[in-house]
Amino acid sequence: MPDTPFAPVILGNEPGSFPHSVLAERHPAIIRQVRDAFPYGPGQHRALDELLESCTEGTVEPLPAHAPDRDLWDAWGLTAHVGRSWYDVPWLWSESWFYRRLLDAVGFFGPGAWRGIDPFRPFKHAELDAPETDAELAALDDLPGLPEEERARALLHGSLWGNRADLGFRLSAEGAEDRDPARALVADESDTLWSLLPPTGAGTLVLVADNAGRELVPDLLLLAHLLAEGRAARAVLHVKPYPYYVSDATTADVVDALRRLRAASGAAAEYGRVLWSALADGRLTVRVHPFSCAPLPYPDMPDDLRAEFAAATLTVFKGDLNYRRLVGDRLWPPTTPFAEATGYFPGPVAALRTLKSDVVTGLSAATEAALAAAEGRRWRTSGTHALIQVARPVT
Ligand SMILES: O=P(O)(O)OC[C@H]1O[C@](O)(CO)[C@@H](O)[C@@H]1O
Repeated sequence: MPDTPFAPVILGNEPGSFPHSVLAERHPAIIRQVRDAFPYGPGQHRALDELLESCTEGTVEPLPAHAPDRDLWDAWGLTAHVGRSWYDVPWLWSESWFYRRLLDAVGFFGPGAWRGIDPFRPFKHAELDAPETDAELAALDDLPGLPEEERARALLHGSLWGNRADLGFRLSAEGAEDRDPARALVADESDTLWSLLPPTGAGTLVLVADNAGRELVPDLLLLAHLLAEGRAARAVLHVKPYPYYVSDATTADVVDALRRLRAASGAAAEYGRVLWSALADGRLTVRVHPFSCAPLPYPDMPDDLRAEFAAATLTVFKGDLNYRRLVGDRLWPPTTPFAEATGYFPGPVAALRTLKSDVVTGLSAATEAALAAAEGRRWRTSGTHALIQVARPVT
């Protein structure tokens, strides 16, 4: 990471700012939604009440002594943050902490009957079962007649714009889904991306996934294409070890998405078969790593993960949160080169992301000026703009 006095770490303590609204409004809304969606018992309701109070007015508290990941969280900064307001610690940290505490409140990590029950499962299922998903799968039937480059481009864009399908985002950005998005790419380095994945590819593509459902399905379709067309010999799909940021994909969500594809007809089912057999013969692997739910940026990643990324032909980070973690959750001047912000990364890296937070790098001065003139700051958080950025380590 370069020295960054000009790029302060984002906190949530400025009323009126986007991060503040997430802590003050979105988190309470998520607690309400989860509470309404499950027939929880009194203990869970009490714990949710306590969480609501803690996250809006309280301070960060230690994890109970028996928590299996207490050491991990201490290493991730918990000890240093205990006693501080949720608003005054790095926003990235507070958000992760919220999901960790929410899972505690509903008994996800406990020994009881609710252990392992994903509190976001009904929302994820509703999305996977939605008619929009049917329409997106049916549209795949138009692809087989097209040249490979066009199919590849369509699937890349499907995966990119699939990142708009973020349930946490929709819970509070009422109507965001209905607005006609400008659909503008503020940076498009897809030529470099394709140059790293030639049709003779013998390497491994790592995709660090973001949301389940209508984002994960197109991510899987892209992987199926890259494997079937020989642009990657192997692929590794990183998903979250536990439910996170409402809609982030876990292994269970991968299974649901694959079953959805397999149960579809036409081209969708064929993609499902490609993926199913790639999993069976080991060309496609699903990975969960604890650091995927860490409240820290990727420069702090552990050595085993660094080695894995270093060995990949290309690592693709999906979505807004992963972007924040990849470049650092800081108010970068938007013209800071993406390659500079990711200079620590041990291999070629790409970001596919719709813009849903203030963090951005790699824009030209002209692009930034045009966006600011047209939209003020809204373009940074509205989810109506996207980017494809790529960086390679300097050899
Ligand atoms: O699903 P994505 O694209 O990672 O987006 C999740 C997003 O939710 C927010 O954290 C707010 O909760 C965004 O700012 C953010 O990064």
